[in-house]
Amino acid sequence: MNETIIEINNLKKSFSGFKALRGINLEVKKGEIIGLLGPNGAGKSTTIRILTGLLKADSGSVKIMGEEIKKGLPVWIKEKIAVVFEESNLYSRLNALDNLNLFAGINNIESEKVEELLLEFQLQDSVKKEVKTFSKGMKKRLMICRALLSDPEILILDEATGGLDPISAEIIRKKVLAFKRNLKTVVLSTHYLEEADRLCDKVAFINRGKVIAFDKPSAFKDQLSHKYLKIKLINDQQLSEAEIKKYLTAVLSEADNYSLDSNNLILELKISSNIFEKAAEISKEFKFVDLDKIEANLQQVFNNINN
Ligand SMILES: Nc1ncnc2c1ncn2[C@@H]1O[C@H](COP(=O)(O)OP(=O)(O)OP(=O)(O)O)[C@@H](O)[C@H]1O
Repeated sequence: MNETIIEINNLKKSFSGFKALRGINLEVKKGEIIGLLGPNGAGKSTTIRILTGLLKADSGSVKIMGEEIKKGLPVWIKEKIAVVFEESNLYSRLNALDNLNLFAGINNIESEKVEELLLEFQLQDSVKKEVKTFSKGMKKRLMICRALLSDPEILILDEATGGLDPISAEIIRKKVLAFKRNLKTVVLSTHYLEEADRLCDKVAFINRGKVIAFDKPSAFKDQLSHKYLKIKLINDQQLSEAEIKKYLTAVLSEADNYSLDSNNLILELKISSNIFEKAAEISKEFKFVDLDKIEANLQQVFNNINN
């Protein structure tokens, strides 16, 4: 599991003077699922395009399976990498089966493999339908089937579940996990933090062309979980929402949060030197119910990093 399969060092890329990548570093081990997270325009797709040989970097290096990539991917590496971009690469006037058979025929892949994949991605009832009649989720499932036909070692997915129906997204997520179980490697970009949390061994937060943090989702969450305290209170004096807001705005700092549901008030206080004074102050006004260390999710981690 410790073998490095992808190594990206100080990758830089500009478009007409605009610095899209400002020194991306990333190390991916065999058998890992790595998530690239970041806001729109962060540089995730550009990184993927360089990694898959579609775009040339201005400087920096990419090594795949030990080989430094210079001009495009060498054939032996192309055979081991499959990539699925956001845009469809299917023939819309052909049916699903013909789309896969065409690719299988060119690459000497047995037709059993086609049938197997269509079944695994739950497309078996739509094989004779023209792809142009497919939903976005069905198209994406078929694109991944096509990518997996060649039995790659590395699967690269650029926003594979973005905007898909929940059933298609779930089929894809389960297949990604199954792919990893065969000791294969996945690099995926996503906007869904919950998805990254569930699938990825490590996530790279990318912002403005740089990896600003790279670690296991649990490590990020552990860091945060010590930083917040969740306090449950009851609005027993029946203060109005406006009064509560006015009161809390005066007491809480910008990093704190609160929510009010009927008369239940939940505070999330960033742990700082005056947290207990703050909590005691608030408890004068509201009835104290419970105190908990907050369960951070990746969304909070992301907000925290971006702040
Ligand atoms: N061919 C291009 N020409 C000019 N600018 C480009 C080109 N490709 C990407 N960019 C710019 O580079 C930056 C990074 O784009 P990129 O597509 O890598 O971001 P991203 O993180 O994948 O965003 P998203 O989540 O929206 O897909 C953006 O500002 C984008 O407009």
